Amino acid sequence: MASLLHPSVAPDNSSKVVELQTSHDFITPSENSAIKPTDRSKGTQKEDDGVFITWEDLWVTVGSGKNKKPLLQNLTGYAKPGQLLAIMGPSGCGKTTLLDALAGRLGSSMQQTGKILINGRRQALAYGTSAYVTQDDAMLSTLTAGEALYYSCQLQLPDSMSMEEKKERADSTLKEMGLQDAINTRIGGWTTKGLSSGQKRRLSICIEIITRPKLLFLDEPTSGLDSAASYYVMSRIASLNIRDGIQRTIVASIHQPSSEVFQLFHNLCLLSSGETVYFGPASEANEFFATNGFPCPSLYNPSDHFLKIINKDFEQDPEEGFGTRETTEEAINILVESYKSFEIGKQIVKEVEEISESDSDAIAKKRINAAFLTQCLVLIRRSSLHMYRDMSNYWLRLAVYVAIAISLGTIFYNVGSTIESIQARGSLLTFFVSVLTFITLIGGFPPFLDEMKVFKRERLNGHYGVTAFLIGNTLSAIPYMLLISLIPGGIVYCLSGLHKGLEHFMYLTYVLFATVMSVESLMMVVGSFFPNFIMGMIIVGGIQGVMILLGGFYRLPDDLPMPFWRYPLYYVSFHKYAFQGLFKNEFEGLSFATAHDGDRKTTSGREILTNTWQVEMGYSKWVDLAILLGMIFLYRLLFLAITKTKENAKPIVAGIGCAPSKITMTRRNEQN
Ligand SMILES: Nc1ncnc2c1ncn2[C@@H]1O[C@H](COP(=O)(O)OP(=O)(O)OP(=O)(O)O)[C@@H](O)[C@H]1O
Repeated sequence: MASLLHPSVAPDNSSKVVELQTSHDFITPSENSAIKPTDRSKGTQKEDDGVFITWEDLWVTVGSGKNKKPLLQNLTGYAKPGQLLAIMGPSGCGKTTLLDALAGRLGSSMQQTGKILINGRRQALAYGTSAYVTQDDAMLSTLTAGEALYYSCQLQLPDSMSMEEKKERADSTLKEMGLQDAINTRIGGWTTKGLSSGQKRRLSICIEIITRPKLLFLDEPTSGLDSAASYYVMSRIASLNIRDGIQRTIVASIHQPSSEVFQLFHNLCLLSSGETVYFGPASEANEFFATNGFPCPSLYNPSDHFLKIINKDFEQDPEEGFGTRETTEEAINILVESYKSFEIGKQIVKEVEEISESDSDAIAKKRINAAFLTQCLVLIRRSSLHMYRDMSNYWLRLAVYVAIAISLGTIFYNVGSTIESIQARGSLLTFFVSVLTFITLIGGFPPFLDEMKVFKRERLNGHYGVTAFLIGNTLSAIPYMLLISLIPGGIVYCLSGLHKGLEHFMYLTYVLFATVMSVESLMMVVGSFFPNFIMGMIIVGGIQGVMILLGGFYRLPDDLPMPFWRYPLYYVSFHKYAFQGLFKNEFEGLSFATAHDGDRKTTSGREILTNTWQVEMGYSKWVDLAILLGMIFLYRLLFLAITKTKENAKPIVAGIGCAPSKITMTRRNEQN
């Protein structure tokens, strides 16, 4: 087959483009296409060959019954080491869906059938076997570009590499992506402006290519970039293909490549409404369109031409048209049908079958990251720095807590030890705890969700484990939690004249600390199910409201209706232990002046605890505190278990979904 390249896309090495003779001869325009399919005869594939990924009869659908909608239809293709596969098509055609399916990251609302094989085997990708630069650049907004990449290097690169080597790798990668001038610029977020969207995009790419992954997916790596920057970014990505003598497999979706960028692609997958319009060597696409009656006008960017022909969201202007008779719909049908019967289409199927049938033992291995302890330490440092710089999290909360503490301290100023002070002390303590827990939710949930987005991205790309994240998050938060408990606690304690003594003050601080920490831990559990701001707030807010109600102050324990509210919910509420611990801390050891039949007499704090507040006196206040701390531990353990279970269940569910589609099975039966 002759190579009919448009002059504007003819690569410098176009003379190397030879005729396509066998199923193995998919020639690429770049020197990077060092891999020869003939090297890969059946069963001889070695680990060093890199990662071959094939997909066959791939369908992705959403909905069910009458509302079932196909997003990808009967796709077949492959990506090979040493090659860059570009996925192109109009907006909404299914590029991200295809990347997600290949990377094993389809959402739970989508059903997938067909066969996706890694080196000829079914294998769950994710968590370090591949890297994926997604469209959303979730990063910690307070870090600078340099810090984000240095921390990422320390997390992802093995301990055997020295710090100098890691820094060198980070600096050179930043330079490659043209970010050397932005090294000290903060990433920025919704509160502060920082890197531009194009710079964020490039930083995301840096973070994923820093480990030189063998399989790299990129979803629109050039969005937000000007044409020159797009070219440089794509050429650096393409150059990864065979850097350091290792062949890498790169799959990228891209919207509008310039002619220069287009030349970098070895293979092209052109989609329209989830169907393959063309899959094959990028250099042959022009000929395919021309053969079917859609030649690219001279001096026209071929990728623009392809997209214009297959975009059916906007009807063609009649006078522009294709110069012929077809509507866009008809044009797509012609191309889709022609592709299936075209020689390239058949050869792709053959090629895929050959790769799939190889009985290789080479699985895509997880890369070696930094050791667990290093990861924990790096995450603690990174998270502490982020919390220190993020005004909207602990500092804003501290300011609000102080304002509330001053209000409470002045309203309950010097409560004294009369009979009235019994109610006043109870109200003061329970209100203080309740309001702190609610502000922790309102102030802490949005920053927590931002951190979860970063965690999710980094976790899926295998930067570190869930346990390391949990340890990093917990230990870095403790000093801030202590601070926001100590200062407001001190203000209330001094102004209101609560039970005197260092032990009593410290106990108040510990309980405040344990309560806000419990709320944060509860947020983690709920956030792992509902990573959505509104839903998470409503659910955690609702749970807290019920817990406060069951705490034993607004309704005394003996008055709680049996059995549901009293057992088990009363014992599940962490406010119960906070209220009871604080009451014991406050009333035990004090006595209050009460009047009885005109006589002045005193009532001991212990009597008040038993008779007025119905506190369980069988154990000390330290047990209440220990139960609160245990609850924090339990919630965090629950977060760990949920996240790990979800991670382990996903490949199993995907594996069930990935059963050969009916179409495949029918075809196989026919062949048999
Ligand atoms: N959960 C869903 N329910 C229904 N339709 C969906 C769902 N998710 C995606 N889609 C549809 O699937 C199609 C493919 O979406 P996808 O994000 O893969 O497109 P894309 O080619 O990457 O688009 P873009 O270039 O604009 O990013 C779109 O038409 C989209 O509306």
